Amino acid sequence: MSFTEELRRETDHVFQAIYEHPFVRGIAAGKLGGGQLIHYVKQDYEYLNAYMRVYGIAISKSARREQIAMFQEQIAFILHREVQPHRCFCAAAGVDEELLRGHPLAPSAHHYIRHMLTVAHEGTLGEIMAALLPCPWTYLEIGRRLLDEVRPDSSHPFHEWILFYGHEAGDATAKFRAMLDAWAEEAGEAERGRMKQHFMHSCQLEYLFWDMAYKLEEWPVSPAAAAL
Ligand SMILES: Cc1ncc(C[n+]2csc(CCO)c2C)c(N)n1
Repeated sequence: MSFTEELRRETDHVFQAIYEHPFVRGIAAGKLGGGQLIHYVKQDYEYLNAYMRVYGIAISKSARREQIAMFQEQIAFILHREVQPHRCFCAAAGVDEELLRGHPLAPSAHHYIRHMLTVAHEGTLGEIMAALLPCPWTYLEIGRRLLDEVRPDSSHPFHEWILFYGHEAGDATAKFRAMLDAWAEEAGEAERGRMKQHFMHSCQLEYLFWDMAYKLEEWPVSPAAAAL
């Protein structure tokens, strides 16, 4: 079994819980509140900015051109292609996507972003890839399973979103997995253990991100300054 097959097997229950999460069920049914979609897009816009910064740190730790090329391609993908699923959610919610930029992070988005940035600063390139991989991999599985379960046509409000991730997250997942498997062959036991931990942590945080959007999660006490 390859290293990433092992990672996938050990997190199968988390992948399953994500697929069963009420937000993902809402995508399947075409039924989500406008507030939930807006909260997701606001938080995901900031998440994707952080994700690109992590790629930047990964580039600074890359020894080979193929690695640099792969990270650079992924930055371009996020900048130019991943606006499409956000537009799909915004259209369903009836809001202009430009209004959803620059919002403060909710607790779970904050947690996920800090996790990725900590691994990026402190870890090896293999550890960074392990922390990043659940992002395309969980979305690829959601997209593929929804394509199969829902068989959405253009009348489904999230038709474009499902098609996008069912097809477009495959490339990043396959490239990441190949690089991570090659890295794991050379890594020692201790580093492989850290890679597993980061992968599991990111899978759990993917679940929490959906939960945050579904429950409109905010800080328990408003961070706004007290009235003077
Ligand atoms: C919380 C969250 N997790 C995953 C994705 C999906 N995603 C983000 S970047 C990327 C491509 C990887 O280079 C993919 C598939 C998302 N949008 N938001």
